Amino acid sequence: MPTHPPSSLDKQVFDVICLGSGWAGRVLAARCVASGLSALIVEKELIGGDCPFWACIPSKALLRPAEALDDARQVGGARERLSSTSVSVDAESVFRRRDLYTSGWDDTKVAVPMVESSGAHIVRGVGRITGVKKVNVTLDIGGGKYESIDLEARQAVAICTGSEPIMPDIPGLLDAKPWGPREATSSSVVPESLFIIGGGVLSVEMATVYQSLGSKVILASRTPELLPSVDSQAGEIVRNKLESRGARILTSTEVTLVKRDHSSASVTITLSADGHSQNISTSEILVATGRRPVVHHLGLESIGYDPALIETKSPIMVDESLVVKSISSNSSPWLYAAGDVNGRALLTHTAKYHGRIAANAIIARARNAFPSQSSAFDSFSASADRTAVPQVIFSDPVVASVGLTRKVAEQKGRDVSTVTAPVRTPGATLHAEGYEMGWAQWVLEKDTGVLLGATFVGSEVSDLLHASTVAIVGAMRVEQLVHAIPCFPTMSEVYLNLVDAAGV
Ligand SMILES: Cc1cc2nc3c(=O)[nH]c(=O)nc-3n(C[C@H](O)[C@H](O)[C@H](O)COP(=O)(O)OP(=O)(O)OC[C@H]3O[C@@H](n4cnc5c(N)ncnc54)[C@H](O)[C@@H]3O)c2cc1C
Ligand SMILES: NC(=O)c1ccc[n+]([C@@H]2O[C@H](COP(=O)([O-])OP(=O)(O)OC[C@H]3O[C@@H](n4cnc5c(N)ncnc54)[C@H](O)[C@@H]3O)[C@@H](O)[C@H]2O)c1
Repeated sequence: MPTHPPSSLDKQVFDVICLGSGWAGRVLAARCVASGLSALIVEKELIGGDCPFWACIPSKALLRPAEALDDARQVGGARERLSSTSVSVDAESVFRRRDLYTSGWDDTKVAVPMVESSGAHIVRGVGRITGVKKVNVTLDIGGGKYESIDLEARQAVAICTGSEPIMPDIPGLLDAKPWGPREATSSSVVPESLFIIGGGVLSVEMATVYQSLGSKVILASRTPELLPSVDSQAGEIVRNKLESRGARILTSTEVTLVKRDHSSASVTITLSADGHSQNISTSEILVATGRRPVVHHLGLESIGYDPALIETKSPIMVDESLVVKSISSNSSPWLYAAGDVNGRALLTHTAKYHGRIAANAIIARARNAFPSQSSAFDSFSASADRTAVPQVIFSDPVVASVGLTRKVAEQKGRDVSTVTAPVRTPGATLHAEGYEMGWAQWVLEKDTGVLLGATFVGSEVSDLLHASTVAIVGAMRVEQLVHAIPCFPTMSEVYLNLVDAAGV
C-alpha cells in the first residue's frame, strides 16, 4: 500500500520538486531543505530508487560472502580451519543476508524514514511535467481509480528518474522471459546454468555471484574483450580468473536466436562468431547489455524539449550546473537533470555528486548568488564528470579505475605515457599469501607528468583508488606524488611501485 498518496499532501507549492527518489533526488532534496527551501520527492516505485533494492546494495551483498571465504582460503592460519578446499558459500544464507540489506524490499524500514528525517516531503505516484515549474502526480489506487494532483515549484524541478535496462532486439529473447538486473539481484534461486548476454560491469559481477553460488556460467560478449570501459589488461585478468573457476567466456560473439522450451524449462541460445554458429543450452538467461535513461512519459514535450530526443531515449542534455538544455522557457534556469538520466556516468556516487551540484546551483539561484562566470572548481559545476569519474567493479579480482584510460586519452588527442606496477607490496603479501593478481597502471600526460588516469586490479584494491582520484582532480604531477608517502605495511605502497616505474 502506498504510504504517501497524493491526497496526503497538505500543500501544492514547494520550492523544489524532484521526480525520482534515487540517490540523485534524495541528495538534491535533502541539501535544498538544509538550506531552508522546501522540497518534495515524487516516486512511482520504492522510495530509494534502484541502488538499495535492485542494484548496488543487493549485488554487493551477494558478492561479499564468497570474497570473504576466498580471503580466508588465502591466509595461512585461517585456511586450516576450512574443512576442505571445496568449501563454498551457503546459498540460502547468502540470499538471507542479501534480503537483510534490501530490508526485504520494504522501503518503509530504512529509506522512507531516511528521507523524512532529511525534512523532504514524499509523495507516491508518477510525476509528469505539465509546464514551466508545473508537475502533475498521478497514482493508480486500484479498482480503475486514480488520485491526481497538480503541483507547482517556486524555484526548480529536478528530473532524477534514473535509467532502465536495454533489451536487445534478439528473436525469441522477450518470449524466453530472461532475467534482467532486478531478477538477478533479487533471485533466491541458483540456476543450474546461467547464460549472460553482455560483457560489461553487470555481466562480470553477476557471473562472479552465480559462479560462487554454484551455477555453471556462460558469458557471451559482442566485444573482443571483457569490461571494454576499462584498460584491456584489467579485463583480461578478470576473464582469466572467471575461466580458471570454470566459466565459459565467449567474446566477439553475437546471440542471434533464443528459444525457451516451456515444458523442460531449458533455453536454447544460438550464437554466431567468426561466421560460425552454434547452439548452447541453459536453464536461465541474464540480459546485461547496458542501460538507457528514463525520459519518456515525463511531459518534456510540454516545455518544448525535442520529441526526437525522447523517442530515441537519449540522455537529457545538461549544462555544467545540470540545467536542462534546449527547452523553451523565458524564465531563469529552473529545470535540472541529475543522476543516470543525464547519461554522464551511470553510477551511484555520480548521482550523489549531481544531487549536490544541482542543489548548490538551485540554492545559489534562489538567493541570487549564482556566479556570472563558472570555473571548474566552483561548487556549481559537475566538472568531475569530464575528468575524474571513479568506478569500482566488484569482480574477482576487483577492478578500480578513475579518469582516462590510455585509449580514451589518445582518442581525445592527449599525448600520454603509461606506467605499470604489480600490487606486490609487504602489505599485499601480508593480506594474502596468494596475492598474485595485483596490477596497477597510471596514465600520465607526457610533457607535464600530470596524472590523468589510474587503474588498480587485485583483491581489496577498491580503497586504493581515492588517492588517485584526489591527485587527478588536483592535476598533480608524478614528481609531487613522491612526497605523498604511503604507510608501511599497507597495500597503498603500490604507489611507491608506480612512482618507481615512472622513474622519479
Ligand atoms: C545491478 C546493478 C548494480 C550496480 N552497482 C553499482 C555499484 O556498485 N556502484 C555504483 O556506483 N553504481 C552501481 N550501479 C548503478 C546505480 O544503481 C545507478 O547509477 C544509480 O542507482 C542511479 O541513481 P539515480 O538517482 O540516478 O536513479 P535511480 O536510483 O534509478 O532512481 C530513479 C527513480 O526515479 C523513479 N522514477 C522514474 N520515473 C518517474 C516518474 N515519472 N515519477 C516518479 N518517479 C519516477 C524510479 O522509480 C526510480 O526509483 C548498479 C546498477 C545495477 C543495475
Ligand atoms: N560496480 C558498479 O559500479 C556497477 C555494477 C553494475 C552496474 N553498474 C552500472 O550499470 C550500468 C549497466 O551495466 P551493464 O553491464 O548492463 O552495462 P555496460 O554498458 O557496462 O555493458 C554492456 C555491455 O553489453 C554489450 N552489449 C550490448 N548489446 C549486446 C548484445 N546484443 N549482445 C552482446 N553484448 C551486448 C556492450 O558491448 C557492453 O559491453 C553501467 O553503466 C554500469 O556502470 C555499475
